[in-house]
Order: sequence, then structure tokens, then C-alpha cells
Amino acid sequence: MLEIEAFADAAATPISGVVAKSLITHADSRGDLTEIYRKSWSIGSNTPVQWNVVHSAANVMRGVHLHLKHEDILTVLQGEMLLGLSDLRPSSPTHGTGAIVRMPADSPAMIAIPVGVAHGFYFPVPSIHIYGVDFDFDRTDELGCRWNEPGLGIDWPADDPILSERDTDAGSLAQLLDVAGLSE
Ligand SMILES: Cc1cn([C@H]2C[C@H](O)[C@@H](COP(=O)(O)OP(=O)(O)O[C@H]3O[C@@H](C)C(=O)[C@@H](O)[C@H]3O)O2)c(=O)[nH]c1=O
Repeated sequence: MLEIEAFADAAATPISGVVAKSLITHADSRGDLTEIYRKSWSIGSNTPVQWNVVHSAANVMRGVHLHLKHEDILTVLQGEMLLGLSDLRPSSPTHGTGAIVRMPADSPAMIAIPVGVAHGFYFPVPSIHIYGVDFDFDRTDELGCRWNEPGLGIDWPADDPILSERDTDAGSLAQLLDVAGLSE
């Protein structure tokens, strides 16, 4: 399992194009304030055009999903996300690499997930995250496979997570690569 700092340097990130920025929280007697997004930080290739807020119960898994058109940039507001990543881009220098990044809300960060990098979100505790996308929601860009496909290289610390119907019915990684046109 990796900490977010591993993704701070775009030149040394374990998965090409997955770049993160730690966020600074300013606390005072009233509470705290954290900037979560500045266009000038250049997290992600494009400017988000849509933002979603998501509440998840403990032991929820979202994914594993793959987008070919839009990238996700996300931050965790409450709880903790274990972000599983798998680089499916044949032309990527880190093709085939899988990883899990720990994203606790009390150490906030914004991370970008480029197109072609499969990803899943696992929540060991009740959590809230928000994410931006650079295209409006389009179901045709919501590809995916079974969360625990061994070929993803994601060693999830979960056995029997709560899944959506769509994710329960998801196919194999081989089928995903075929549909996505990413088979070698
Ligand atoms: C993603 C999305 C979903 N929806 C609707 C569709 C559905 O009725 C309900 C829940 O959607 P889903 O089950 O697809 O949500 P979820 O499984 O959380 O999907 C997300 O998973 C993570 C891993 C990602 O990578 C995201 O990009 C997205 O794919 O919300 C929207 O209206 N707008 C949106 O932008």
C-alpha cells in the first residue's frame, strides 16, 4: 500500500499520469478551511466540468471502472478511501502496474486518474469523497470489470465488499480490455 506522497512528483509517479497534490488545511477555533482545487495546480489534464459528492458505507467498493474519455480528479472529505489503480494503457511506460493508494480525509490530497487507468474505490469506514470530471456524465464511458480480477495487480484488503448491481455483474479483465480496445 502506498501513501499519497509517492504520487507527488509527476516525473517519478508509480503510474504515469497519476499525480497527487497534498492539500493544506487551515484550522482555527471555528473549524478549518482547505483549498481543494485550483486550475493553476494542473491536477489532471483538463478543467473539470462536473463535480459529484459521494457518501459510502463501510466496506463499500466502487469499481473497478475504466474511462476512455474522461479523467477523474478526487479528494476524500471524510473517512478513508483505498484507491486501487491499474495501468491498462499499452503505450504507457508503467503499463501493467497495479497499486493501492491510501487516501485518509485527515491528510487531504487531490489526485488525478487519467483515461486508461482502471480504478476502484474501497472504503474501510463510512466515507465521503468528491470528484470532478472533464466531460459530463456519459454512461458509454463507464466501462469496468470485476473488482478482484488478479490481472489488475490490485491486492485489495477486502474479501466480500458491498458492490453495486453493475459492479456485481461486471465481466473479466480480458473482456474489458477487448471492449476498450486495449488488448495487446
Ligand atoms: C457517475 C454518475 C452517476 N450518476 C447516477 C447513475 C446511478 O443512478 C447513480 C450511481 O452511479 P454509479 O453506480 O455509476 O456510481 P459509482 O459506481 O460510484 O461510479 C463511479 O465509480 C468510480 C469508481 C469512478 O471511477 C467514477 O467515475 C464512477 O464511475 O448515479 C449520475 O447521475 N451522474 C454521474 O456522474
